[in-house]
Amino acid sequence: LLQNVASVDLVVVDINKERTLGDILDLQDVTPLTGSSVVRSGTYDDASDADIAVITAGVPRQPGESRLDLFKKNTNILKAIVTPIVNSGFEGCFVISSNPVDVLTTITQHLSGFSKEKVIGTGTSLDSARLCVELALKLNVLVSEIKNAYVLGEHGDSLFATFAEATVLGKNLSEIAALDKKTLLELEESVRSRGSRIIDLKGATHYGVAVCLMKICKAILNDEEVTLPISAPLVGHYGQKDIYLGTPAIIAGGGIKQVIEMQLVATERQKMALSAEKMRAILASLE
Ligand SMILES: NC(=O)C1=CN([C@@H]2O[C@H](COP(=O)(O)OP(=O)(O)OC[C@H]3O[C@@H](n4cnc5c(N)ncnc54)[C@H](O)[C@@H]3O)[C@@H](O)[C@H]2O)C=CC1
Ligand SMILES: CC(=O)C(=O)O
Repeated sequence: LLQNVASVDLVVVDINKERTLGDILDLQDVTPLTGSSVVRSGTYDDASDADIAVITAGVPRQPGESRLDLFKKNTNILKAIVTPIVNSGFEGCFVISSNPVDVLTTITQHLSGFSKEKVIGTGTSLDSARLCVELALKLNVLVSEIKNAYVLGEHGDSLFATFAEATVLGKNLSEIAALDKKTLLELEESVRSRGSRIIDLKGATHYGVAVCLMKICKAILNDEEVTLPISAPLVGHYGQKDIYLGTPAIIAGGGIKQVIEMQLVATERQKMALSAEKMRAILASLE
């Protein structure tokens, strides 16, 4: 964000005070090189006049711990963050990347009572970027030549890719012989496992999600009206409601300006329904 928005007032809040101080010193070093931003430590009260509250806090899964235990822990962390931010008088947008991101985005909207447009999850933005990388590597083209390749549904195991509107060098993917059905399924599987592969190799994923968060925040701060794949509120889209899931949406100054429902074939709609069922089951288990 410091690199892409010339002047931001960035307040870092974390329960780990030493790490916060380290992050602030490290981030302050960026500011003279990129604009006139200010980076400082603060409290949730600083959200009172903020445009955006970005939530990235969370704990990773411990050995022997179930996913459900992790959901519960991260939900408790979320409560400890969202409630004081709302109490500060904050009227901006929440942007969430903590996992499981679709569930935590849904819970943030419930906890905050904010309108759905003002609560956004990173959703399948990272997975969609990963799909473009996988396609570009497979076809040996520049990644910038891949357009409209989207991953939808859960940011997690039930994600799925949709290729109907995807193009490479201006050609629809269905016209490219190298991309038969089996290959496309392999690419989708590669996207699905990419986060775990990175975590196995270096412990966590950093850069991709950071840029996804930057793009969402920049679109809000600059009122850009840009289409991004995010975790968006489904209110009848794909036949689903009361849940956030990955789909493209137009992001502007007030948050989500429009959720875009892509044309899906029956099997893809079923996959979206499966993601939604999974999210609902997790939400129900937390009650
Ligand atoms: N949606 C996505 O595409 C991605 C999501 N993630 C998720 O982001 C979350 C964080 O991951 P990392 O940054 O790698 O972990 P990390 O351990 O490096 O950072 C998490 C931070 O949260 C802080 N924290 C914990 N409890 C807190 C509380 N109650 N209040 C304030 N701060 C608190 C910790 O002190 C720590 O500094 C995880 O849930 C991870 O799965 C990570 C990468 C991609
Ligand atoms: C950690 C995570 O959610 C990812 O990199 O996909």
